[in-house]
Amino acid sequence: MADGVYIDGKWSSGNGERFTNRCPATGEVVWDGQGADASEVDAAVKSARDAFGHWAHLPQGDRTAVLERYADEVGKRADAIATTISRDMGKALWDSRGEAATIKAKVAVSVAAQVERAGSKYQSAAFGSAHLTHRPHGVMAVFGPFNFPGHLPNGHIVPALLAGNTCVFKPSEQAPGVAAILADAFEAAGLPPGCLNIVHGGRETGGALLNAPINGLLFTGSAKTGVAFHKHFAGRPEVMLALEMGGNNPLIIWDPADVDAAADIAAQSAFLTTGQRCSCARRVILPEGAFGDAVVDAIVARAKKLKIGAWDEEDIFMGPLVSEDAAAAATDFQMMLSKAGGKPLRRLKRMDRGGGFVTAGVIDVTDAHHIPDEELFGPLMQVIRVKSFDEAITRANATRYGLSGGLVCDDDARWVQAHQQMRAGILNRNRPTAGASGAMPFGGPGLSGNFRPGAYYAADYCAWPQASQVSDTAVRMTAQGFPK
Ligand SMILES: NC(=O)c1ccc[n+]([C@@H]2O[C@H](COP(=O)([O-])OP(=O)(O)OC[C@H]3O[C@@H](n4cnc5c(N)ncnc54)[C@H](O)[C@@H]3O)[C@@H](O)[C@H]2O)c1
Ligand SMILES: O=CCC[C@H](NC(=O)CCC(=O)O)C(=O)O
Repeated sequence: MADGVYIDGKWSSGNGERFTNRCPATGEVVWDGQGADASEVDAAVKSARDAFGHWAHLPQGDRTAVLERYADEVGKRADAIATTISRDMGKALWDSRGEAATIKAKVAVSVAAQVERAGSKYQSAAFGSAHLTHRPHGVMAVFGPFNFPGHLPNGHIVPALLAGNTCVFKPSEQAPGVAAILADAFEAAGLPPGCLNIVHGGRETGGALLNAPINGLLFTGSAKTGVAFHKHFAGRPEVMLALEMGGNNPLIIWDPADVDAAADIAAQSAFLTTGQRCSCARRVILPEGAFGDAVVDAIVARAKKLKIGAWDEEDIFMGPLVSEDAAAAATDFQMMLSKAGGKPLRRLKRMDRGGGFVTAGVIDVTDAHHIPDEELFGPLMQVIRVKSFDEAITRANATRYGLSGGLVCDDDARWVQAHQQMRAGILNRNRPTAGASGAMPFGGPGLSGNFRPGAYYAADYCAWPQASQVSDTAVRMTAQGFPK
């Protein structure tokens, strides 16, 4: 049985609900334990509160040194991190290795961001000086998604700790394993006990954490959950909410010279990590006519040839979806699109090896009606054919989300137009929609978040600014009409 609760630097079995996680490729039980109940969640928050006073008041250099040692410790554990993530949620080992490398790299990026965006400034003034500094919020609850169960919570935890906050982390119940390795790396780096606490569990544990006395909620997950959390904290502006949510991301392909390059970019955008990246392209928009036909054919050819297998199989591009339920949801979504008038060009199918295995699908929804503006978190690309570039942009923007988007096109003028008019926080040209840089902000308008982008801008939501005018002695004030 795995331990479900990490408080004050000590692991214990929780008293909450028991849950099990199975490898979506093999069905093997990879995590089995009891999560945290409400009283354990409260104890975790209290531990973080007690640790806050000391941690927040350390000199910045001391906190940075701990985080830099953490980067080294994470590097030493990269293989274990990658293997654990792949077994937990199924992605290919090369993909999880990339995630492990990103967890380590997050520290240097966050240190730079902290200095640039949340550092201190001093200016002399006639009365003395003006100072700008930043203060941590306090105890931050961190909720992680299953698709990047290490990298994305780490992308909240590292900048939060750097800024002087302490954290209570609730990992995804669909990929819980990596949390213990991160905790071990933090311990080895010398993070004081209580600065990071972990409460495993599902909805009940998460609900208890929302109801605990926290100062901030740093959430990455679906829009459905994020919106519910936003409502939960309505009327409480004193709680920092950073919500990183999903997308219904468009990719426009407009007459580039290289059809194969366009198809590569589209297939990678839609099928990377089995379509389980928030930045994956869900809708690919192309012109009517022979050029568009050629690109669609080339995309379908790639979808047929993608190598799919278990995370440790040689040379695979994608693993299974995270669960059998996710695979069923993907086929249901495809069926709904077909009923609405979509024409499957290559069906997303459950594979006969069971688990979460599905093939990559492509469906033309140009003539379909009432297609919901929803994110299907899986390898299903919707193709939309249009008459003009203006129509392509209109269709691209026909979503309540705004996370990522792209244009594949050699024409500079079209890029200028798309860059001005497409509403997406991550907007690329001739590059996949997924695979964003941590050295840039990550987030977008609409249902994709609450305008608190993460990655390089995470420093902004981890601290509040304090501006001071300072005069060393009290001097008499003068003003017109003011008594002398
Ligand atoms: N914008 C981003 O940076 C980003 C990055 C990765 C994933 N995502 C999005 O995350 C989603 C996939 O992740 P997921 O399926 O794990 O998301 P999810 O919303 O189902 O779960 C996220 C976390 O919230 C918890 N949770 C969910 N419902 C809850 C409830 N009612 N009460 C308390 N806790 C609850 C889960 O246990 C998990 O820890 C996709 O929509 C994807 O687009 C966004
Ligand atoms: O699934 C969603 C995240 C996908 C990933 N984005 C990032 O890693 C953002 C950068 C960061 O947080 O450091 C991607 O775009 O593939």
